[in-house]
Amino acid sequence: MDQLSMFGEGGKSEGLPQDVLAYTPALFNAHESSTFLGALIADTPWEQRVVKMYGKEMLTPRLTAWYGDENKNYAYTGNRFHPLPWTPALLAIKERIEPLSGVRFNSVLLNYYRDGNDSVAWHADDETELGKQPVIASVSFGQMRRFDIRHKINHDRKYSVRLENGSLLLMKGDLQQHWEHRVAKSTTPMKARVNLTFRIIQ
Ligand SMILES: O=C(O)CCC(=O)C(=O)O
Ligand SMILES: [Fe+2]
Repeated sequence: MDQLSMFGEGGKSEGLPQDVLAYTPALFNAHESSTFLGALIADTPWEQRVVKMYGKEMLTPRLTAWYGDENKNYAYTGNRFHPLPWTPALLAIKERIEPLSGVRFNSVLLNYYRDGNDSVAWHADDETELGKQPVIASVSFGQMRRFDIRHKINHDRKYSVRLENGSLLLMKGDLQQHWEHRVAKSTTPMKARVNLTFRIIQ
């Protein structure tokens, strides 16, 4: 499904209305995006976390880092994150997206997809500390990757958005309650991508 038909005009798109997703391509220009990509890859203390999935311990198939206000801890797939302090680069990105998001974020999860083998499995960001209808702002730098969305109960209701270099995807409303999302592995070669999901921890 292509980018535009998904956000079909006049509310035509069935299932995934504009009140749960808003996509802004090229919020950051090509120069800014490659500068942020390089700096974030180089300057972030990336970790590969161990998660428990179906009772088995596995390494997450990507690298992550957690930043935010000091008092905001976050539990995620059996891990407790103590956030690193905000950096000037992260604050600059946060200031650019807050006017479009209509909220103030207090934390950000960074994901580093080194190549097509890195991924994030189907999930919803529906942890209680994110609140009932969380606003999550997802910023992408580097390699364009496909972001798939499916209905939690009816898996045939499925959409994809291409998250391009420098883009912003706002997730809000009932999205986390009724839908889940992933970034699948790719068999075609993929270059590096860094994704930042800004969140509000209650
Ligand atoms: O990399 C992405 O676009 C999605 C990341 C994501 O879903 C998450 O961090 O919860
Ligand atoms: Fe997510």
